Amino acid sequence: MAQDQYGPQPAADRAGLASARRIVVKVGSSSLTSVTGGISGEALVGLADVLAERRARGTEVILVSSGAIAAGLAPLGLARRPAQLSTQQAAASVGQGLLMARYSQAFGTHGITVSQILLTADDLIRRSHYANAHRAMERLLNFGVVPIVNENDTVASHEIRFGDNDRLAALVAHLVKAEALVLLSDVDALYDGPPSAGARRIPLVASPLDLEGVTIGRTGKAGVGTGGMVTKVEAATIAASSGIPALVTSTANAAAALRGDDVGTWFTATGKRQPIRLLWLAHLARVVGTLVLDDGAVRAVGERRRSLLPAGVVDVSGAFEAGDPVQLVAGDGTVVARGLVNYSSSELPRMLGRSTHDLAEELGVEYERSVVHVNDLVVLRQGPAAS
Ligand SMILES: Nc1ncnc2c1ncn2[C@@H]1O[C@H](COP(=O)(O)OP(=O)(O)O)[C@@H](O)[C@H]1O
Ligand SMILES: N[C@@H](CCC(=O)OP(=O)(O)O)C(=O)O
Repeated sequence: MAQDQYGPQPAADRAGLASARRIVVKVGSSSLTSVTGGISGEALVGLADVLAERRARGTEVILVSSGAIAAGLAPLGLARRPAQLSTQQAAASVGQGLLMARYSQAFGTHGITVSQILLTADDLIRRSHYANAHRAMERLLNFGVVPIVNENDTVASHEIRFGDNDRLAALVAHLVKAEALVLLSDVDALYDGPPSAGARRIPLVASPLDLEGVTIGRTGKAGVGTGGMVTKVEAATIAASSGIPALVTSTANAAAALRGDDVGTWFTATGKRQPIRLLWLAHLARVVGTLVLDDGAVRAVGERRRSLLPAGVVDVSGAFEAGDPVQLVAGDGTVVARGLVNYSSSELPRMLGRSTHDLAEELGVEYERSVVHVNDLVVLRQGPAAS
């Protein structure tokens, strides 16, 4: 269904999920697979039935599905999820095909065609790749197809890997301007501590303050999941901070969730849409260097939202190239911002404390640019610097 002239509106609350016209649904390995049994046909068909029914009623559905690595273990004679990247890649390469075959069949019984989209972080962060992925996705949705997305595990190296599909799903929701993101797992909601007797469901997260005092753990069952609740909360927060509300619940609750019932944990949209590059920089990028700022530069960057100039930098550490993500810290070590740096770590030291005018005269006009341009900066809530 085409978006109307006003574009998609984020769902205001859970009930809005019932009428949302474009949603991204992410399902985790723990719901679909087990280490020993591979793909659970029952769980996969159950989910496909719910999503196909919704698609048939006109909602555009994009499914982000994990499970490739887990599905590939048994065929390769592996008894557990391997730690080695190349073995994970091999398992994903085998398992992804098996997973897609099952989805094709399950959606096919409802007359719905599915497609496979394998993405790396680069495909969503680089402008030209992003536009390309966006075009392909829109075309598929026009055709009434349910695109099924996974990380391209077979080619993703440690450096460019998301490693969890929760955060990938948040960026996909941004890519397609979804009205909501639904994260399905083996646990029915976020609890105020690792789920056990006595832990209480958190029905609503309206701001990051609602997460204070909540113990959020890694994966519960030894086995197939990767990020646990940590990456789900991160993903929901990334989506919400960019204007897309998110619901965290179990795969068993998928039908109830899409009806708008009071299940799971709802993350209210807290911010406005922003460039995906800045979302990545704020939440996902691994910083490879640190620039220490003097007090004037801290105020200019943190409060007055200016570009960072060489005159305000007092120290540099780390090894980086121009274009890499770095953190900007105050003299006391608190992180002020993250940004994409315009110079390499070999160029910067001789520029510190100098005016751009002097640098241009001495070294040439290419040295007149800022160290980090304001458009490549995200100011953060202050916290301790990453080591
Ligand atoms: N505060 C919490 N609330 C809910 N679940 C939690 C919490 N802390 C840790 N978990 C664990 O996170 C697990 C879900 O993560 P994971 O296994 O990675 O799922 P998936 O494979 O579906 O992505 C749950 O099984 C649960 O035990
Ligand atoms: N891309 C990997 C899944 C990684 C992942 O995020 O797993 P999960 O925590 O189960 O959602 C795979 O298909 O096996």
